[in-house]
Amino acid sequence: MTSETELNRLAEQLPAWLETSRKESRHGQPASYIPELAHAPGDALGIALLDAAGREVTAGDSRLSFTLQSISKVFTLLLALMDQGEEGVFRKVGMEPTGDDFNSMLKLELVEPGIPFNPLINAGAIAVSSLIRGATPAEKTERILSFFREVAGDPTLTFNEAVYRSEAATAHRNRSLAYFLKDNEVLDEEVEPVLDVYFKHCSVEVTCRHVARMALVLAMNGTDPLTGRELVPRRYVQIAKTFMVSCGMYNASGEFAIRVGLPAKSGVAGGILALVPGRYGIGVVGPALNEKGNSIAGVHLLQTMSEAFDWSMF
Ligand SMILES: NC(=O)CC[C@H](N)C(=O)O
Repeated sequence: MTSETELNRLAEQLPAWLETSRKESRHGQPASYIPELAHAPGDALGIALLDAAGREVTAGDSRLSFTLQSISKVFTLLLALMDQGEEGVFRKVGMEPTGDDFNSMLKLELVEPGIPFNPLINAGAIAVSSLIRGATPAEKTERILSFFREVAGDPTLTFNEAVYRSEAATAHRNRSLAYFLKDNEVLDEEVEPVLDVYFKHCSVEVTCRHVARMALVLAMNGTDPLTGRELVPRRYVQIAKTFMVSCGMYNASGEFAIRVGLPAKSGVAGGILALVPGRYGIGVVGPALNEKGNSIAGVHLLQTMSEAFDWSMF
């Protein structure tokens, strides 16, 4: 099936599929450990899908704003790889899934050396934030923002001040993780400035149309097909996509690989970035989360689409 035929079918079916998936929202709820996230509409569900020719299909609450949260970790990883190379990054974070919650500190003490298992759990992403080049935290944040803007194709992208403040004021667990990392000599810099960079990139505000564009760049191995510019070397995108398959949906990544079979990354604001390699970038938002911290309706919708069009990579 050509992309055009597939997209036409998708545009026809998506509204009905989305309404069926939306019903799943009642079995979950928005995250509340970052107080500002609890205000999100629990029954919202939106999706945008973009192909390499710039054709877009959207449905549901595709204009709802939300913060990237953990989705941002994929892009800070890419920037850190571009800044430090593979060796520089993998001195500070590992390559393996944990099987624990995304904010767990269990393995940091249990396993030697005490580096985070991978860059997509909180401890790993905090370590990655410290690897971004920049003389000051403000400079690091500015470089991250300009990279995100480039990949999302929107020079106005910025962070949501209220969500940033809310997380910064309540991030006791992330603070403990970061101090642990400092003690393990994973962080060379002071803890609070590194955390500030981390909270800010988690708070970047988007819609699922931005996320679809960011995903499309990954689907096309680092080149933005809409501008023809190579934004990230192919090798680094390969690394990021591999982490998305093994760790992108936290400790539900195995189940997601079986049920959906696409590289994806979720965030606690209810976003999911997913991609069909070589073909589509997809952004989904559904703030009600399941017990693993993934959008409950968003996962349901991606599964419906992947089954209908046989998208699984495996
Ligand atoms: N899973 C997530 O999206 C976590 C990101 C969030 N900013 C946190 O550190 O808790």
